[in-house]
Amino acid sequence: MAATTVLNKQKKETKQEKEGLNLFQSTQTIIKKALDKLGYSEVMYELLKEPIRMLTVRIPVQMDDGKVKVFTGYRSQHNDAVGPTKGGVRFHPEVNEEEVKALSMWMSLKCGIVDLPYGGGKGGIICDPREMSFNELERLSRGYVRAISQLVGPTKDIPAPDVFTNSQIMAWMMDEYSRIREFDSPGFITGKPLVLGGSHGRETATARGVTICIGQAAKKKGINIKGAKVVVQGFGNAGSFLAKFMHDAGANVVGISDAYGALYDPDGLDINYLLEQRDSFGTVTKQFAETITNQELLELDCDILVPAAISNQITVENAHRIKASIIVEAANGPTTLEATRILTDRGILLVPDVLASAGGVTVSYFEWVQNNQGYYWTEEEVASRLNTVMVDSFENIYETSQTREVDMRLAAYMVGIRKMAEASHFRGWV
Ligand SMILES: NC(=O)C1=CN([C@@H]2O[C@H](COP(=O)(O)OP(=O)(O)OC[C@H]3O[C@@H](n4cnc5c(N)ncnc54)[C@H](O)[C@@H]3O)[C@@H](O)[C@H]2O)C=CC1
Ligand SMILES: O=C(O)CCC(=O)C(=O)O
Repeated sequence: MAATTVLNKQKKETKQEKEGLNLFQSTQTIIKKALDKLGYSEVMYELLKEPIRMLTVRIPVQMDDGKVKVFTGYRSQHNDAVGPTKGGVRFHPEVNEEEVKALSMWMSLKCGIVDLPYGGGKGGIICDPREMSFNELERLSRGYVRAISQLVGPTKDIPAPDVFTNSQIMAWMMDEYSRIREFDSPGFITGKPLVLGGSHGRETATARGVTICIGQAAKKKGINIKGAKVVVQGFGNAGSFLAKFMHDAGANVVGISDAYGALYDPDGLDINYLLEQRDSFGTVTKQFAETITNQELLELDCDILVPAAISNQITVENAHRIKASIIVEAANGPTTLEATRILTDRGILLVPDVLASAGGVTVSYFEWVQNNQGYYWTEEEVASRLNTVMVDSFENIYETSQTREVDMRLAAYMVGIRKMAEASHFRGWV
């Protein structure tokens, strides 16, 4: 490598570290702060700063043209002191080991915040499902399960949907696992179709949880949801249902986006029409001539901003220009640490990802409980239980942030890490 290239790489890394763009390192930084605030020793941090297990797999898949393509996949298990690990599987071209590790650590925090009997796990495959056929996706999904089957299971590690994965992919994965084990195993995975043991309300759960957090945050800020201007980045599972719920609650959804651009109308977008137009990957803007960029979207004039797409979207570059009074993170890791500090100093109420997006895993837990007992709940039962969990979790973290005089993210990490640290201690690990 030429000397200038090395120098440029070093400069880039230094900037990344400074800005906290490296998700894994910035997660470690906050975990350390949270454990220090809670009075835990250095050795507890040594245990919790990395996943306990990280599996990398190579998955050969026969493509439709007859050629074999080999994909790389990961499954990370952060900590299983509380119970089996739990978390989604992401299919995305930018999946990488560090990101999957960070995502599994966030799952631990989410499970701690909403008090589930799980630790955190996460998986991912480097691929672009938008460019693959239905049959290729099925072979890839089944190949991934064969590759990780020794490490996962209903009482070990329970996968679920995440970016660019859905209930059909969960169904293939469940079927493959059941074939390997030679018995029906609905509790192996959540986010399944209803007929295969899925739960009412799982598809909309992440958006419902975010909506509940928006309601609580709006009360704290004295903002009326009716007529409030809302901007949502991402129009997939989390973003599209959220836009719909906000629209139905009387809010004015003025901006939405997908991976290809954003739509803006100061008078409010026709969300029901956009929902009909979006494809299964949450793409809708390609059909419109007049679009703005994702970066412009984030800086629009609004009361409530919801990043619901990918990580590192709000950084030092744009944090000063954000106009919203409330930011609720539906996506995992959309705001860097430095940007969190800027936004908090500016008096913006930021509801962190590990709290705001925990509705998804909460209803996944409900699904797993229903699979284990073989008795299924109504949509109303699921919604009511989710509401109680999310309201209590929000209030707990808000209260912690006020009494301990820390920002909402650090408060959420303190609440989220405590149970895992205690369980690790009682097991005699540290
Ligand atoms: N689905 C779930 O239950 C949960 C999802 N999340 C998080 O919410 C976020 C969105 O996930 P889903 O809605 O499930 O995914 P999805 O795959 O259904 O939708 C993703 C959306 O993000 C957009 N997108 C992709 N790349 C982008 C880019 N570079 N710039 C702007 N937009 C881009 C896509 O076009 C699509 O509209 C992710 O961060 C995910 O980890 C968090 C908790 C649970
Ligand atoms: O539903 C689940 O188990 C996990 C959802 C997930 O991956 C997430 O919250 O990031």
